[in-house]
Amino acid sequence: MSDARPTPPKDTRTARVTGEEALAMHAAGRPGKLETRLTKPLVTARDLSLAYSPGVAEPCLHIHRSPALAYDYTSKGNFVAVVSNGTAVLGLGNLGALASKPVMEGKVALFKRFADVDGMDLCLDTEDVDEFVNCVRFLGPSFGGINLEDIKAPECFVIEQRLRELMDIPVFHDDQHGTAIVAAAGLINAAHLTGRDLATTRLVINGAGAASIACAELLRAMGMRPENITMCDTKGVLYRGRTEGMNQWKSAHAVETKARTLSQALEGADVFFGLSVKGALTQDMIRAMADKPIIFAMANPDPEITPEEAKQARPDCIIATGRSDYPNQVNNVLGFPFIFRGALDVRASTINDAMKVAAAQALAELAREAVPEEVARSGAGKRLVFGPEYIIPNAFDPRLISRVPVAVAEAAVRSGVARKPLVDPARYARELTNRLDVAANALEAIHEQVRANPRRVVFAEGEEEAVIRAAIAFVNAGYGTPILVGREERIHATVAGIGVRLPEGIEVHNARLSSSNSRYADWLYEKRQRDGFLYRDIQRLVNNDRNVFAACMVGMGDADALITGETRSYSVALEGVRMALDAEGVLFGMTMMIARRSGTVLVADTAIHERPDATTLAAIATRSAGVARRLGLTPRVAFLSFSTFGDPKGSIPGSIRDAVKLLDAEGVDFEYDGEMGADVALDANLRASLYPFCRLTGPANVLVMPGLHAAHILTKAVPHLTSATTIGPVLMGLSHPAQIVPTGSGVNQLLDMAALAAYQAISR
Ligand SMILES: NC(=O)C1=CN([C@@H]2O[C@H](COP(=O)(O)OP(=O)(O)OC[C@H]3O[C@@H](n4cnc5c(N)ncnc54)[C@H](OP(=O)(O)O)[C@@H]3O)[C@@H](O)[C@H]2O)C=CC1
Ligand SMILES: CC(=O)C(=O)O
Ligand SMILES: [Mg+2]
Repeated sequence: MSDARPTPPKDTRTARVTGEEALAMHAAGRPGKLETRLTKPLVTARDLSLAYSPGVAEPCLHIHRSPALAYDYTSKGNFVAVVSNGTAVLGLGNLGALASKPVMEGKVALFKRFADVDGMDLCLDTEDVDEFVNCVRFLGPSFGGINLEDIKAPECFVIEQRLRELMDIPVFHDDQHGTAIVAAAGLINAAHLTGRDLATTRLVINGAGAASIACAELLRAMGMRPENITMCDTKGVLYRGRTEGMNQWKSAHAVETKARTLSQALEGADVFFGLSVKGALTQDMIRAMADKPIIFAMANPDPEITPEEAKQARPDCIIATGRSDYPNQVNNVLGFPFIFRGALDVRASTINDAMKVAAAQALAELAREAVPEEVARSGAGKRLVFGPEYIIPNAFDPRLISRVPVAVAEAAVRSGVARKPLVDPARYARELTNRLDVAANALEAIHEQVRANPRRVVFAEGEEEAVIRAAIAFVNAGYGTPILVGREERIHATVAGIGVRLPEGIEVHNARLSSSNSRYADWLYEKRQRDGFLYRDIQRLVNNDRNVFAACMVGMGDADALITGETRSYSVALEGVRMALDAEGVLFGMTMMIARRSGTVLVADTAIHERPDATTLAAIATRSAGVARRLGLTPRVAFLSFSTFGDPKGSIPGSIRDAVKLLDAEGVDFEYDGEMGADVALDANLRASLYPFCRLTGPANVLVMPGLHAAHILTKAVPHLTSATTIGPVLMGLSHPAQIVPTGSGVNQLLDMAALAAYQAISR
């Protein structure tokens, strides 16, 4: 008998977060994930008179006379309530209304992020069906739709049915129908890949609650035979004649079978759907399933079986989970944002079966299409090819926003529940695409690429708490190996002080004691001996200046990229880095501004050139346009100035005009123009009316700054004055990737910049 232990299952997750990180994220800044944003100015007394008394009386009276005008004068048409009583919070059970709030805020955030639907979480502190229904039924005037969430079965069935009868807006229990739609889409594709026909496929569902019953019903409607669907709950199989723990919804799915346990039901089964709890499925159970079994372990936050365990027991399986950190995320996030988007846009009175089936088919078809470049990049070109590891689109797929809502809206029109026509579906699809910020999506794609191609990144200020936390997050996210530069005892003391554990995979290098020092000093001396440095100067720098040491590591190939700046001023950090790393072409900084209203805008140079000359401006424009393209944007470059096309006059516009002429002479393949003010650059209407000759065909998405003065003022003011997120400056143009964060940056900023540095190392 072999005494070899079974090989531990390989961890196939793509990114991990710790509980501590999740808590820190929720507590940071304004607690929670939501705030209210005004869509109209409320600054002057006139604004107040228009928005409030007396002006507000006008829309009130108009709506009173003609209720449909509420869609024109209020937020109703784009506003969804996410309502829960917390009786089935994910797979965590009955946590109550208050503890469900993070999930509900999260659902509102997902509505906004993926489909530009506004929302509000409403956590109702009652388990009484009548109280719940009465609370929600009168909310109709405020909302365009009601998304019910995490309400346990069987109460959820009654609540949804009654609210659908009482309200004239869509009422949709996401855990039922959102889950069923996404799971059905995944199953269509998994069945296709394994050569199965749904009509003869045998499915076992573990769980007989909200999500399970809805899945069974939708799959029956799509052609699965009722007798081929066996459902189990905490008491085992739902067989005909069972009385314990039953209700009318379960009874409708009880089948004639000898199986009494999940294990027995799974013998020879083709498909397993887990909508129950963590760990409910064992390796032995899936060993008894048919060839190429399909396993959707959808319990959240932890699946019924992990993909590692499933693959170990059944290498031939297709496995999906509800989590975003494994391939094949079968989660209703792929459904509810887009389904409501389509329903709201045609003012559907309900979300009916035709709309659900249309959504499932649109999702399934999308995964089978050739994956465009920007989507493939998010899987590093590996996973995102239709197959066992990619049966369902990724939540960040930018095509979702234009495909699923159109399918849903068309189905609403065809089935007669739309109250607004869909005149031009192709145009509607284009409008939908504009709702999404492609560059923000591309950032996620960048992080995915780093996960697929992990890199060694030096964290030069390795003794700092924020840096250590960022390094831990870096390793947990699967971005690669962080190398902390610092004294071991100091690093371990800081780690102990903050009460965390240094995970495996983090290296510590003490610059003073490193065995590489003489190698680095020789190499650096070779580079700098004619720049006024004696060998002993270089030795001292390598030993004492962590930025020089870290840059040598990268320059000599001992690491792929470096991150610094947390404790030293930008110029000091840059000086250390530049000792060892040369510029290749123009060196400059680029800041990404991710703004809700105008989408993502790239701003350059935000780090290096105080007064760039024409050649530098032209070079910055060309490199920035290339970055914009890689982020999925069609570059429109505006050279900014205080002056717009000669008004007022001054000296700076001269170099900008020369830069434009240089680009003209080069015949570059992107749009550019200048000089112009920021308002003219960003407002296409203003440009069209005053400067119709301007060559930009839309709002500028690359702003080339006339000097560091303006660049710093803009990028440092924006995060304080607006809700835009800024990332950067990202250093471009060094021979090897090195990033410098602004002094005192937080963990997330360090982590983002380290990931960008790693990405630069991949794409060099
Ligand atoms: N991936 C996704 O998109 C989604 C996943 N889910 C997940 O599905 C699960 C259920 O959610 P939901 O339907 O809303 O909740 P419900 O409370 O409505 O239903 C839970 C069901 O699970 C059953 N159950 C609990 N423990 C076990 C067990 N050990 N073995 C068998 N059955 C068990 C319960 O059985 P009994 O009836 O006997 O109490 C009940 O039927 C959760 O984990 C949730 O996270 C839900 C929605 C979406
Ligand atoms: C995803 C989800 O809605 C759930 O697990 O409840
Ligand atoms: Mg849910």
